[in-house]
Amino acid sequence: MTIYFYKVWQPYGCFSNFSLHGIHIEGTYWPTVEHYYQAQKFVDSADAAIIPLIHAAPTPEEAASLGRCSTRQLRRDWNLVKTQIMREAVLKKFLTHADIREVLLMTGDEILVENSPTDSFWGCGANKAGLNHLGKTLMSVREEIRNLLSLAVIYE
Ligand SMILES: Nc1nc(O)c(N)c(N[C@@H]2O[C@H](COP(=O)(O)O)[C@@H](O)[C@H]2O)n1
Repeated sequence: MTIYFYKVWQPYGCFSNFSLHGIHIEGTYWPTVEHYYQAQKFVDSADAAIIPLIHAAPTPEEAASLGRCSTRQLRRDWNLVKTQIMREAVLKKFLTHADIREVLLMTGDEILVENSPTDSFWGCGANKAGLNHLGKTLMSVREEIRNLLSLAVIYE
């Protein structure tokens, strides 16, 4: 059975990057994965001054809106690094928060799909045929956490 998720108030909403699960990365606390992800778009770019504003955005929706402003200049390597940046943040989220880690592990080997009608890169898009990179990231993180847990049992 494929598990679809999207908005935080819907089933499996904790898989959304907008869920209120903070992460510490390189000494900085970010209120959501979305805040971190949107800010990373501008690292070392001419518009890096937007980063503290994204960091301080009161909601992930506002962080996304700041990061999606089409007149700002993204870092040059963004398309090359964005999936790795997302994976690092999503892994940190599920290593940090035990309650949602259990939800992720309980999905077993089910396919996870971000059911975004507007995003066919991170989600499946309106026609359900999109790349689903967020779902793939979550499945890869799920596998990594399983491996980490099995190693912990071996070395206990
Ligand atoms: N608009 C919107 N609302 C939500 O609740 C979402 N979960 C998403 N998807 C997330 O948007 C991010 C991609 O943003 P960019 O298009 O690269 O600016 C990514 O975190 C998706 O999972 N969108």
